[in-house]
Amino acid sequence: MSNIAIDAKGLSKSYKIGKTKQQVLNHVDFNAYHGQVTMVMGPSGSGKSTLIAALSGLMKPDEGEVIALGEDLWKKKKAKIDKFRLDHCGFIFQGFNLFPALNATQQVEQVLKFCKVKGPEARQRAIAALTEVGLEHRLRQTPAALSGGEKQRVAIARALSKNPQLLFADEPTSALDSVSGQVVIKLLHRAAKEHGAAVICVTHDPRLEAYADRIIHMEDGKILDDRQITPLT
Ligand SMILES: Nc1ncnc2c1ncn2[C@@H]1O[C@H](COP(=O)(O)OP(=O)(O)OP(=O)(O)O)[C@@H](O)[C@H]1O
Repeated sequence: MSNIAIDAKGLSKSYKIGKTKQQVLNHVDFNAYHGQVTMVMGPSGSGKSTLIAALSGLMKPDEGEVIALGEDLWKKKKAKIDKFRLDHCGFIFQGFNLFPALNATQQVEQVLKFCKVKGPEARQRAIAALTEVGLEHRLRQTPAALSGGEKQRVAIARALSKNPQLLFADEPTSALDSVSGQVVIKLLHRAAKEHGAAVICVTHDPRLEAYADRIIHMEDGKILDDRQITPLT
């Protein structure tokens, strides 16, 4: 039986804008498994990014609990949540979030150094991660010299180099052409299948559905539909 990686119950979150309160998550139950790509789809404003933020320790929900890798995430102190994220979570965003002055190898090395991996090993692992995403010929390029697809591959190498058990991707392909988008989603798929990560991917892009093990549809802060495509083993 596949192992559960994250199990959230009763997540609610609302934002106050002036006197109006907008409920963005409305008692959401959510789970995801190791080795599977779980896609979260739905219209703009339906709460997908807020859900990811609550699941990954970036934003505290008003109500509900998140059991991540067997630990009650929101019961931890802030410093411990930050440490959990550093140790176990990888993030890939639409805007790549690369440092303009660093070359591809340094982008990955820097994160590994935050994780206390020593210099030579960090260098070795950075090169291995960049090779895994097919960028062994771009190791010394800064973001300005990379295409959008290559930048996203650097971001994926950076996320994968930590060997995270939870990989969160928020619209990872929306700034990319379709060929680069395919490369990116195949890499996320491989992270699940070969590294056993639980990949949770928010997307509007219907072309990605072909790579999903499970598709969850959100609307107005609720899960409307939850389809398991690949049977759990
Ligand atoms: N920090 C905030 N303060 C106030 N409102 C917010 C905040 N963050 C998100 N919202 C609002 O919450 C709603 C849900 O936002 P969220 O980003 O979770 O949706 P989404 O489904 O990811 O949308 P998109 O696909 O456009 O990224 C939106 O109406 C948004 O404007």
